[in-house]
Amino acid sequence: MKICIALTKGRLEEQFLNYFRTLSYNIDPLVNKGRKLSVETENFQFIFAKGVDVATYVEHGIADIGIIGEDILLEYQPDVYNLLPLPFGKCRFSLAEQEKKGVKRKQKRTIATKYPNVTTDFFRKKGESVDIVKLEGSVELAPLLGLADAIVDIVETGTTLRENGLIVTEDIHWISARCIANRSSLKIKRELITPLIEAIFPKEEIR
Ligand SMILES: Nc1ncnc2c1ncn2[C@@H]1O[C@H](COP(=O)(O)OP(=O)(O)OP(=O)(O)O)[C@@H](O)[C@H]1O
Ligand SMILES: O=P(O)(O)OC[C@H]1O[C@H](OP(=O)(O)OP(=O)(O)O)[C@H](O)[C@@H]1O
Repeated sequence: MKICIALTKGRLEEQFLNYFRTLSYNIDPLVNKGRKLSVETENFQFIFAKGVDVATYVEHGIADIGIIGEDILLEYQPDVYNLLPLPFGKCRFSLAEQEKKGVKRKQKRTIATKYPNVTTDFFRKKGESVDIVKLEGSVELAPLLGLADAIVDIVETGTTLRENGLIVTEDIHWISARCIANRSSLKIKRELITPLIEAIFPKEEIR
């Protein structure tokens, strides 16, 4: 029996594999995997999917473990066991807009975002009523082209905001990559999963 680990394709996959390699796991079969979406190593089966689908595979028990951005957990709230934060994928959810000094704010603003649930929750807590426009990417374009008054998006270095004339007006939530686990796998495959989790998270950090 192997543990199935679902990795978020792209940034997090690369960062996780670099981290995993430092834990002395052999990941050679993954190095030249080409377009394969499922690859087996000596101890694990790795599958590669988009973040929200990683959550779905773990929730349904197809994958035992998932590596996913906390942004996806906050937005979709999947029914999974949320383990500790990982030391990569660090960024934040921020509210950003064009710097317009002296311009009176509209009574009801339109906010563009990939994360409508996080955005709704944020503005509800602030007591501000807004309209939300859902986009799938390049969210920073929306204020420039007049689709929205502001955006809620991920900010890491701030380069994308800066190069598109936007500034952060409020930070909403700090984010890092997270390791998630299927609730039943943690019980059924405990003997296999425990050493993996102990390797990923230094012992003193396990709660
Ligand atoms: N600029 C960033 N810096 C650090 N982490 C980021 C950044 N953008 C996204 N992330 C984190 O990495 C995860 C994966 O992001 P990535 O852009 O690789 O995939 P995605 O958001 O699904 O985009 P795409 O639709 O292009 O595949 C996100 O869920 C988030 O946690
Ligand atoms: O602060 P920075 O370091 O510039 O990073 C932030 C950017 O990175 C992410 O976009 P991504 O590259 O995933 O592209 P996307 O807009 O298509 O989601 C995010 O949505 C921001 O646009």
